[in-house]
Order: sequence, then C-alpha cells, then structure tokens
Amino acid sequence: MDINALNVLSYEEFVNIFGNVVEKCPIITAAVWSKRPFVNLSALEAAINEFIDALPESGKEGILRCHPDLAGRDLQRGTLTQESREEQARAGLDALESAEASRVARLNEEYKERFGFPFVICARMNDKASILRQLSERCQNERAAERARGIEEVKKICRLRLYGLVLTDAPNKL
Ligand SMILES: NC(=O)N[C@H]1NC(=O)NC1=O
Repeated sequence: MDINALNVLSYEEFVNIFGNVVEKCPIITAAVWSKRPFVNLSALEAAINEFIDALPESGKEGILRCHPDLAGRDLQRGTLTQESREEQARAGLDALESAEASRVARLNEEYKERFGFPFVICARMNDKASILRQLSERCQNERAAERARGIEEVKKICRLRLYGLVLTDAPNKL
C-alpha cells in the first residue's frame, strides 16, 4: 500500500487495517484518522505517538493495561490477538520450559503488583533471554520510570506493526 492509497481509506477501512497497531486501542487509530493526509508513514507514526504523549498518565497506564501478559493466560488459552501471538511466538515465548514459564508467571505477577499495570516490552526486538532478564530487572524500577519505559516499548511495537502492515506487499513503497 502506498501513502496515497492510505490517505484515501475511509474511516472504517482505516480502523479495520490499523486498529490494533497499539494493542486493543483502536481509539488511537480512530483519533489520528482525522489528521490525514499523511506525507509518509513516519508522519502517521508521529501522529500516533503525539496522541499517546498528550494523554494524562492515567491514559498511558490504560494503554499498558490493554496489553496481555507475555507468556500468560491469553497465550495458553489461545485468546491473544493475532499480532501479539506472532510477536510472542517469534521470541520463543510460546515454547517455554515449565521452570521458565513459572518464573515468568511469578515475575509478571510481581511486576503488576508493584506497578498496577503489566510488563510491556517489544518482543520482536528481543529474544527470550533478554525478555526474562529485563522483566526481572525492571521490577526494581520506580513506577514513573516504568510507565515511561512501557510506553516507549508500546511505540516500538506500534512502529513494527505499522510498517509490517503497509510494507508487506510493496517493500519499495514509502
Ligand atoms: N506484555 C507485552 O509486552 N505484550 C506485548 N509485547 C509485544 O511485543 N506484543 C505484545 O502483545
């Protein structure tokens, strides 16, 4: 899809295609549709990031809470979004040994208990070992720092989803 095709999508088409670039937050996609036309894909990404940055801290935490745990219940039950399933599988989180799985479950709970939102990391930019290490390390951070860090990870996930959607059929476009 090139940028001209993207800019003429109807609201419904736009939200259908890009509604999950931020996990389970189609409201963000719905909001930035009105910022068309975008000069390029980076401009769309910037509009999404601006929307996120303008939210109060409670809104940012809300975005984090829309994310499923890594290697958590949704993965076990098969109720992840397609995007999340692929990202978690790519990092090997769908094939943890039972000791690793218990450790991740314990740390995920510890993290949520401490911060009130789930641990979020861009799985596609990490492997299993670095995810486990950062999950453990980030449990030690301050809440505000973790909120900001989680949002930075949301933006990385968003960027990869966005580029994946637009560039799949035409790597030379945009
Ligand atoms: N909890 C969490 O980080 N979830 C996300 N990370 C990622 O890359 N995809 C997700 O769903």
